[in-house]
Amino acid sequence: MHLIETRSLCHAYSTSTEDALKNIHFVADERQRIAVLGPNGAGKSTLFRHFNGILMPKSGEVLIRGEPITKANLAEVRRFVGLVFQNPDDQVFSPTVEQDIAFGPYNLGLDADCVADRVDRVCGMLGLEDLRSRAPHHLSGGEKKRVAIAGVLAMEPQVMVLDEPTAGLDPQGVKELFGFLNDLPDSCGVTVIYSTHQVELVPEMADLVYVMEKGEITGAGTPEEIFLQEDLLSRAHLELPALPRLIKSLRDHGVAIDPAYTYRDAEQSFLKAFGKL
Ligand SMILES: Nc1ncnc2c1ncn2[C@@H]1O[C@H](COP(=O)(O)OP(=O)(O)OP(=O)(O)O)[C@@H](O)[C@H]1O
Repeated sequence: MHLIETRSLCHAYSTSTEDALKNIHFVADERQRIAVLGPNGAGKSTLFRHFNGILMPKSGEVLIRGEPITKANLAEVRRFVGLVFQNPDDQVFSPTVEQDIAFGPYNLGLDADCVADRVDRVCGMLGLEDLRSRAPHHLSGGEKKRVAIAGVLAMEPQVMVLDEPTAGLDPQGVKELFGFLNDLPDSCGVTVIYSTHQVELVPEMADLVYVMEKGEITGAGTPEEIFLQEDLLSRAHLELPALPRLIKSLRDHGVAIDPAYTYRDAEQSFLKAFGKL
């Protein structure tokens, strides 16, 4: 049984004649890191909003642990699948950071000690200790984003879905956030699904990649499988990340160097090509 599975999922917004999602088959399993790539308007956010019942299908099915989403299990589904919106202003609204993070756990009916424990823990995990008593609407965009993520994480979902989590973050913020998300499957047993326009991060931080275009899934596979498909990438306005692009160019010029996608593998390939291994 999959944690999340969509079968022939179609979505139509009432204001549009064209379906925003067309026949989507998507699967997420335990402890996976899944990247969803695609140009603006491809349908990534629309798909994510089906994972916890914010949107309902025009046709097809969304199964959470094998069960369709119904009114009766909606609260349970939202506890299981936590969604971090693209814009933290849609998510962060309490007078203080601490209260904002506590809001979700309180709504789950947890007692005050348990809520306080969870708030302490996620503040530590996301480096928010110094911001705990601040008003969220006075924080920077990147700080607000961390608060939004902390609020969802404090509900201890099994699946974290993040819509462009690095948008608006500085390079250090991107590095820290992706380091944190990368660890979640091992440290907390959580499955992480995210959309991003930063392909450079994908080989380091995805087991599985879905490519979307005009409401359809046009590719699915490991980063290596996806980045080998030049047509798929160019149709979805995606570039090959810099390291594999450089290695491909060297190979096209006849240099004997092994293909590589991650920094570590590329380092090994270069050392080997230069006879240093
Ligand atoms: N509330 C809405 N009402 C009508 N159409 C919508 C609504 N939200 C999104 N759409 C349309 O649905 C399509 C998919 O949009 P969606 O936001 O899911 O794309 P996306 O891949 O997340 O894009 P981006 O990378 O820009 O965030 C687009 O054509 C968009 O204009």
